[in-house]
Amino acid sequence: MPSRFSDAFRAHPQQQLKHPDFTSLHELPDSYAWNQRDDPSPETFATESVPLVDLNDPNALQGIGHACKTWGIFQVTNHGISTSLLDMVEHTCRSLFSLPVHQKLKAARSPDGVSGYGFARISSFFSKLMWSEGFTIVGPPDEHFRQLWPQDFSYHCDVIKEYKEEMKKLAGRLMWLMLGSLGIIAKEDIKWAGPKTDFKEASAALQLNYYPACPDPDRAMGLAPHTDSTLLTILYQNSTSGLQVFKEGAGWVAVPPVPGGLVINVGDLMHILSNGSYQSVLHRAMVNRSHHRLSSAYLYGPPSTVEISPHPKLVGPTHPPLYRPVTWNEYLHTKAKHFNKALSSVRV
Ligand SMILES: C=C1C[C@]23C[C@H]1CC[C@H]2[C@@]12CCC[C@@](C)(C(=O)O1)[C@H]2[C@@H]3C(=O)O
Ligand SMILES: O=C(O)CCC(=O)C(=O)O
Ligand SMILES: [Fe+2]
Repeated sequence: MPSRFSDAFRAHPQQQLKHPDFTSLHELPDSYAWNQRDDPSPETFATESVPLVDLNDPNALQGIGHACKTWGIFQVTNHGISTSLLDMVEHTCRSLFSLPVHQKLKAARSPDGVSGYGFARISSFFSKLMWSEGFTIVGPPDEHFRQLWPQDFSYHCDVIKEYKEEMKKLAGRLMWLMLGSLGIIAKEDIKWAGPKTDFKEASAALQLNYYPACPDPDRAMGLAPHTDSTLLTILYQNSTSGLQVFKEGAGWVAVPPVPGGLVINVGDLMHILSNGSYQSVLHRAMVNRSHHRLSSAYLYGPPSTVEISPHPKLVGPTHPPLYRPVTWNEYLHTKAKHFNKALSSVRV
């Protein structure tokens, strides 16, 4: 099924890289050995940690605003997504990535496509390979899931559909909390939120990530440093740590899994919408010697035709707009071409 994002990638087809069977590799091949990983000094971990916000706390709005300004990332608890649903998603991920390689390749992402199995899109910007596998879902997963699991595809489709619905509701709630903290509170302030202010027309992609256990984790990279091209991203990580974020002055800081918690990232489009008040966070995923790791990222953005620009309430004589208006599609196109220079290329 053609997706709304496919236009963005057609002009920048991704080179087809052959996925190895990670379980058969007992040493790190040179193509996976990253020489300059820019590792944190050990003391970095102790001094600062990513804010944790309880969504039932009456001060959640202030906590979120502060976290978005200083970190561009925070974790949430009491978010309303049931543990049983998160367990089901984890089970679907596990079942998907433990299929034999030839089976997963039946649902391979096409070079100019968005959905399917393969390396992360950003792979093409790095000379070394990443120690991970990914599965991107945009729109209904049915066609690809039928190729993966001819027998049980409908169970897995139902899990993913329910997860996407729940994530969409949570993302809408987080949008109002993040915007509210900037004084954007009235429903007229964001027209595309729709008559029910539920952001019904929002678009999203679901990225499932699998990081196999790695014989030489200190030289490998699970997912290279990047910012997400979203308004916000909701990340679920299983109990194995690996996510790190870059904080000015502190370096790379680990984001340890919090039981029942979800990680919320500020994406590039939110940085634009907030006229630079909120930071989109640079993050990466590391790998582990003995444990594999799973994560699922719900990448959330505006409807395809909506232009995102610095919000008028945040623009004035002393605060000129820092970015020109851009649609999500256009921005993904720019990202596919310029990667980490995408934001500066839309600066006015
Ligand atoms: C809607 C999106 C957002 C995408 C592209 C497209 C589908 C897959 C997303 C990711 C997921 C993994 C990291 C990233 C950097 C990547 O390589 O693919 C993301 C990218 C972006 O945030 O730019
Ligand atoms: O696996 C992780 O912790 C990070 C995943 C991520 O950044 C992404 O999918 O965009
Ligand atoms: Fe990411």
